[in-house]
Amino acid sequence: MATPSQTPQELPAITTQALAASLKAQALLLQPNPRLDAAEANCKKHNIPSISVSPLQGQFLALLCRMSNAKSVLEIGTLGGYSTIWFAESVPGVKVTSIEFSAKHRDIALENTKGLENVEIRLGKAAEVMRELKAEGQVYDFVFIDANWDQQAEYFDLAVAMTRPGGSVYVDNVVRNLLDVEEEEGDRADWSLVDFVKGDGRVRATVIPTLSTHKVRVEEMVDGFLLAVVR
Ligand SMILES: C[S@@+](CC[C@H](N)C(=O)[O-])C[C@H]1O[C@@H](n2cnc3c(N)ncnc32)[C@H](O)[C@@H]1O
Repeated sequence: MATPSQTPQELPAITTQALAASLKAQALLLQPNPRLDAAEANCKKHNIPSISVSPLQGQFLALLCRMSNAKSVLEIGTLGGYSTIWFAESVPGVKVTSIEFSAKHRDIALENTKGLENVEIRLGKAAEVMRELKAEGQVYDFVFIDANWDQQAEYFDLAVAMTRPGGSVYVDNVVRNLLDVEEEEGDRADWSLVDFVKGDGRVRATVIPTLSTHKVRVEEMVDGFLLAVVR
């Protein structure tokens, strides 16, 4: 997660104003959280990439879990455990399972979530671990997909199969993925997730565009997530 002081230059005025207002609102709305601050500092110390959710997004995810009284959360992509902490502290009694394939990231996440008895981090490739969890009969109230854009549709398919009726699947960076087209001739936007969800009668879904307060590059600030509720 980049710090707000790194706000990009050369933004349209309305965007700069929106960011300033959002950062002010963030300072007013978010409570201090020493564990999150320590996790962020530890990630920085160990050169973990600044690609975690922003504080306001973490709060939003936690509120979604609170609104749905989620007791079981599955996260795809742990990194240093920043979003994992938001989930772990979202609802009394919630249990969080997070999947990460980098041993280094997993180790830092274990440090950052130490003492949180409701967090389990599984090391491995997301699709393989998801199949293991499915075979174990695990069922989730909320699934957060935040890794490996190339397999968003596959993760979504598995996630829906493991989510209870009325539960939700949240896929991050969906709009960024749609915009991530190289200049090369023939390169096309990857609509595979949206195409898959369009034909998936198990869910009702929406895509919400977002403007991140915590990205350094202008093109990374404009993003959006997909939220699906299982019928
Ligand atoms: C965007 S980061 C996750 C950020 C984290 N959710 C947060 O907000 O704090 C994506 C993470 O997914 C991991 N990852 C990427 N591909 C993966 C895969 N196929 N299986 C499991 N983890 C993967 C990366 O190593 C990285 O740590």
